[in-house]
Amino acid sequence: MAPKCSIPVIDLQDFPNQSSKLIAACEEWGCFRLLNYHELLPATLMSEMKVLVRSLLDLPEEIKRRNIDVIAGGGYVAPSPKIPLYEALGLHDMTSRHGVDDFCSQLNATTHQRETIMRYAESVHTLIVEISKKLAEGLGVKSENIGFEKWTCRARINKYHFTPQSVGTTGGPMHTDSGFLTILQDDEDVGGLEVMNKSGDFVPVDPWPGTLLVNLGDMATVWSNGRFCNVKHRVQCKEANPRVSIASFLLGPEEILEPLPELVDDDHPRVFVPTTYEDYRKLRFSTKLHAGEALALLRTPSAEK
Ligand SMILES: O=C(O)CCC(=O)C(=O)O
Ligand SMILES: [Fe+2]
Repeated sequence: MAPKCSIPVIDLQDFPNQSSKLIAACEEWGCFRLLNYHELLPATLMSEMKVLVRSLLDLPEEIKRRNIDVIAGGGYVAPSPKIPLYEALGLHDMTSRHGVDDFCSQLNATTHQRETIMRYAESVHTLIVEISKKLAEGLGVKSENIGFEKWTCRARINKYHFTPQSVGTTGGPMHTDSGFLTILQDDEDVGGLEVMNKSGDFVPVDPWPGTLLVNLGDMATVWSNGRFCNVKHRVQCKEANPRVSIASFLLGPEEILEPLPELVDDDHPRVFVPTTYEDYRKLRFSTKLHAGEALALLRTPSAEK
């Protein structure tokens, strides 16, 4: 039976019926639970990948440290005094053979593991592009001209080392995702993820096996000319069991991203200046503004009035 779910739920097999519900979810919440996507990302592949990433996280630390940053903060993150429960591995450019090969060589992955990662990356990419097209269509924009297929995609494997002593503390600090869209394969059993609603309250996103969480990031707010919400979220320790999640990010185009011209008119002036994902990411890192506040620095002078 489906658990109680406070955030919107979208059925991928029920389009175009769900189109207005999808747009409302993006405007009100900036996230939703996705159902019925298994044609594109089979449940068996998801569980195979989960087993695989758990084994990668169990590797000795000196091997995990070989997973170096390609972009700032993009590689292995060891537990630190500031974020002691959190550990992560990063797969930069998951849709290129080269990206997957580098990641696998760093971590001594077997041929079978490499093939599983490739299949997972391809399937998640197809799915994330499909959802992005539904967003464009929901806004009345022709999705073929956007070229989502070519946008950069990366993945992060997250582990939260929850213990009896850590219950009640924060495992992953509040942030927004910097990119366009995130597909999160969360832990099947261990909860703790919370998203912020429009009133500023955190709402738990409890595990719901067989579904995915989709989050909108800062680039989606720029692209939609401020219509879509970049959801703030965090991970709290609620129980003394380790939690593992896989986040796949569609970041944005390599070139400039700007508000969709179709959403800009006299009544809706352009809210953000054009940017590239790379430049925006650098801005977030240099200002240490990780919860969407850096978007204020991209606002056009007319939007300030
Ligand atoms: O582990 C989770 O549930 C959330 C992970 C997350 O927010 C991220 O990787 O950006
Ligand atoms: Fe996130």
